[in-house]
Amino acid sequence: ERSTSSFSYSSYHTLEEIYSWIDNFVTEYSDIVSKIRIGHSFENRSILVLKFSTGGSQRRAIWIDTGIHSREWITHATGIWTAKKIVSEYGKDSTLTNILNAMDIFMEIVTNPDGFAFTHSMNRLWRKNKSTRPGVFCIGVDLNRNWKSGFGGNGSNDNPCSETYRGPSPQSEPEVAAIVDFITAHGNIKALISIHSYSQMIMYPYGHSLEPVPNQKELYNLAKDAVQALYEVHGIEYIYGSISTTLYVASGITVDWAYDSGIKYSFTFELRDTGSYGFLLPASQIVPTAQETWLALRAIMEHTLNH
Ligand SMILES: CS(=N)(=N)C[C@@H](Cc1ccccc1)C(=O)O
Ligand SMILES: [Zn+2]
Repeated sequence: ERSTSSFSYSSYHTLEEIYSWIDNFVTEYSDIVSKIRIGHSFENRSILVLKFSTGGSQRRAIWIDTGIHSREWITHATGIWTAKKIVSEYGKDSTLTNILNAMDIFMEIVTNPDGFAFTHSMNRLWRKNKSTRPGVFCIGVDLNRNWKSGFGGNGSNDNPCSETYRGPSPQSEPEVAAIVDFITAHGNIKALISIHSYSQMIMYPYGHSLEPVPNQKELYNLAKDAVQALYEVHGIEYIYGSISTTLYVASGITVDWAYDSGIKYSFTFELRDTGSYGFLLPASQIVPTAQETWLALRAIMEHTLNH
């Protein structure tokens, strides 16, 4: 199917279906979207990023990733819907149009392709990547514990059989190294949003420490505005605050690395729900979840544009 019009945005999809959708999507919207291969996974799958751009070069940009934990299927589905929303709203929604006339958006939908394939083939609740090492019996590193900032601290585990196994060293995992290399080389990323599920939270650094970040008040107020914008769509209530004070201490996480790399607007989302279905959120909630999440994303992107 050449066009994306036959693709169901209200269903969950396999890795192959998503990669095929990406190809159709960038073909259909080639004036505004392109596909970048930033690296490959442990099992040699391509790591793909969508670039939304209306021109310029090295513009300030926003990074969004979904699916770093493979079982969090609502996040990939939300990413896909959001990609379509961006191209649909450009030229219509004045806020989004202003954002894209000044900034680029990078979106990595399948941040953990090996783990995602495994959730379809063998284990729906797989979280980590699929890396293996000689003499190590258990498989996989928690990609949200493998980042340099705070690496090895509390809220990560050095046991390879743990679900929060940090890996042997920072950025040891190709899926993390690819993002670090891309964002570092780009050098003009101003906001990063790393999307997880579930718990219904919008949080900001730090995870590895209880210390507030320098612009904590600004992030608190922006998170508050984003949560309110989200609530107004379907009445879903999120909580917000810094990761370590709102959820728990976690070390080696994406947003702490981003923040310490100079990305002062770094956020992590935990999408629906609060545990009724958890990771097994029904497909009927994909579109409602994506619709409300869009308002929160747009609020953060608009703030980044204006500051
Ligand atoms: C249920 S879960 N695995 N998405 C919870 C997720 C919380 C978190 C997100 C971002 C940064 C730090 C911590 C994690 O432990 O990685
Ligand atoms: Zn997660």
